[in-house]
Amino acid sequence: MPNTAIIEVHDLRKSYRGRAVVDGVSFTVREGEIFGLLGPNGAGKTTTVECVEGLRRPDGGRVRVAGFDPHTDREAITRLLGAQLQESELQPKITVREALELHSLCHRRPADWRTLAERLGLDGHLDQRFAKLSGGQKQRLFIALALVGNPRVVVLDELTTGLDPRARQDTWRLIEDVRDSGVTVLLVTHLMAEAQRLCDRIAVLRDGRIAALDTPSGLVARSSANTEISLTPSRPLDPRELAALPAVAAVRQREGRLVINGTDETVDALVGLLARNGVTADRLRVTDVGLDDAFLDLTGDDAPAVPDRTTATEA
Ligand SMILES: Nc1ncnc2c1ncn2[C@@H]1O[C@H](COP(=O)(O)OP(=O)(O)OP(=O)(O)O)[C@@H](O)[C@H]1O
Repeated sequence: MPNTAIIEVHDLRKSYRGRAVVDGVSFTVREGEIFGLLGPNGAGKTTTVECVEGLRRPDGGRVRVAGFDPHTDREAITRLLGAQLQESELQPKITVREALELHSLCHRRPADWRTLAERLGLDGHLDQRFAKLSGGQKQRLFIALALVGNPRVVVLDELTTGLDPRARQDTWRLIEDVRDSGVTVLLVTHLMAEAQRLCDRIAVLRDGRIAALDTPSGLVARSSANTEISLTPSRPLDPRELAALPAVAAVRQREGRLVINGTDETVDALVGLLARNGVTADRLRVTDVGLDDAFLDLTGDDAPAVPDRTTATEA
């Protein structure tokens, strides 16, 4: 993957009625990657991408897309950047063909919309009206419309919300194809599985700030409890001794089953504790937690703000 920055966001700030909803956000998206913005409702994800798209004027900070200011260099941004907006709608009676034709007329060097329709599996639906399309077909159309201007960057906001698992999987494959064709993807998502599957790197937003920026596996690894140990001990263990294990984050006991969240260090110490007490462990399982747990850990009330570990150039 080339290491060239295509989107640069530095100290971005935006307030609504005196309330800071984006509060000093900085990140860089490299050309050719899928970069995710992940965060709870109201964290400032959409506001951030709208500033990148030039749809909102930042109160402070600097945003550049391939060196252009999205707010002032409108012509360049229209050429460079395609966007699928959250909760997009089209005229109910417009057909797929009409929508693609119309949007391609808005661009100076459009992609061949017929090829695009074929690539996105819409060629069998060209005469279908927008209102009659399924959720998955609508999303494919929005992706096609975002790509019809031959952009170098595409912004996808809550792309698969409301889709069934099958349509979601299909859409994910499409996004990977888009990335493989050389287009950089900035993806806003709530879905951990989506972020984990698609994103090369993820910025976790919380209260308008970046709580963490890393690869999906890096986020999981930096979570304070990235390992879950579950077992049925041959006899109960002292809860105080369990709570005192190194790097332990949580201990739960239910119906004789013990579940401990911690790290590899916790596993080693637990093995020692069992041996010292002459306790055997039935059905012992040690599993890596996923991004879900890491996300909760990073966006929870006690979560510290952590700088980006994937590049030394970002603030
Ligand atoms: N035009 C606006 N006027 C006033 N407040 C706004 C406006 N747009 C967004 N907000 C507020 O700014 C905050 C951040 O909103 P934003 O849509 O950026 O968050 P988000 O992370 O994308 O949330 P969601 O996941 O729910 O879409 C929210 O509290 C929202 O209510």
